[in-house]
Amino acid sequence: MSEALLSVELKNVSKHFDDQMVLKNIDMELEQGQFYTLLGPSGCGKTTILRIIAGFTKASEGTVSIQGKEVTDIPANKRKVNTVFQDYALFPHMTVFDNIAFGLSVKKVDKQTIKEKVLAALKQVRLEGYQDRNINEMSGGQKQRVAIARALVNEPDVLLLDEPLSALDLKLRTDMQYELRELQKRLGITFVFVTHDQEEALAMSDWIFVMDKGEIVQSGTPSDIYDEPINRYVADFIGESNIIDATMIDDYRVEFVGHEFDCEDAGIPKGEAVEVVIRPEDVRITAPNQGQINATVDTMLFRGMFNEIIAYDDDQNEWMIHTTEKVEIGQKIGLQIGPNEIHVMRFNETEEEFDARLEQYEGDDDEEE
Ligand SMILES: Nc1ncnc2c1ncn2[C@@H]1O[C@H](COP(=O)(O)OP(=O)(O)OP(=O)(O)O)[C@@H](O)[C@H]1O
Repeated sequence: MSEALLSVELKNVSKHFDDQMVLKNIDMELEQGQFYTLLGPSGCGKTTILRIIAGFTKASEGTVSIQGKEVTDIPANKRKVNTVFQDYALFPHMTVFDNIAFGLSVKKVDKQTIKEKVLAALKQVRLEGYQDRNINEMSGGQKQRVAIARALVNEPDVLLLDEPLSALDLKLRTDMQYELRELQKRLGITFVFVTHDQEEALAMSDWIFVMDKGEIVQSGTPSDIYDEPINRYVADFIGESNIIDATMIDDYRVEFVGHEFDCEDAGIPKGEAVEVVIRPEDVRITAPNQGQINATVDTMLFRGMFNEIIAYDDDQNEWMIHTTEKVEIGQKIGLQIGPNEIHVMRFNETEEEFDARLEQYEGDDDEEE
């Protein structure tokens, strides 16, 4: 594999505002042309990372490099990075053309070049012919695309997007998710996208950084993070899950709710208290006594694609199950969980320790670097 230049690299970046530490030792290596997402709850530091990459905020410690060149002390307007903001920050009294042309006009680019670049940017976001419209005449989704065109017209190496879909209604938001993903692949620009919506992150990203209180807790492909969350925080944040106290019996053997189960986790000391995460769609319903656990159906909600069932086992542990099967309230059922549906999480395992253990015991089935 060739050693490609990193698009963005943050080394040991920390940030404090007065005595409040908002980012702690952030290391990120972003490859060219990938779709990256910073995911985490409000206030965890996502926007601050974007602002540090863009050059609007200076890191208290650490370095930032873009396309292999350190830019820690280079001002924002000298970086080949553009940002699409949550509220788009468009000028409402100006036309679409003037909005997109604004940055180039300030840089005193000649009129003909501006025209060519603006029309090309409009084409990239599929808004050909809209240049003379007033911004006020554009729909939410169209404004969104104008904001993206305004960023693209500068031909950035990296596009930063700070919750760009949050102002849109659900249907439009889903459409724009497809559109943004397709645009990113077509242009081959590195995207760094910020959201607190885990479904959006899973659907759009090549790689996700899950953040909590100014730190990266876990990073990986959407399926890595969904299937193998490092801890309860990530498991809970990324989708619905059953999280249960358990004890490691041996390699590939774990005990919970009074039963022993085969699992795919190893390298954890025998007898260690752990937690297991089991996704609701991974619990199979059987006839009573045909599964590993017996339970009674408490509630059932129709969710369109599946039914969401809450059942209680004989020890009153709660189970969430997503299934296409229909059951009755009060019905006795069995629950069957396969070894590869059980994911063991240790308390206080660092991401390095976690990755090393997965590699050693489960084989690394990720794509080669
Ligand atoms: N200029 C500033 N001065 C002081 N504190 C700040 C400043 N900017 C951000 N913070 C604080 O830094 C922390 C991280 O903020 P940041 O905006 O990066 O979080 P976020 O994850 O993007 O949140 P949200 O999703 O709500 O935008 C917050 O506690 C915030 O109050």
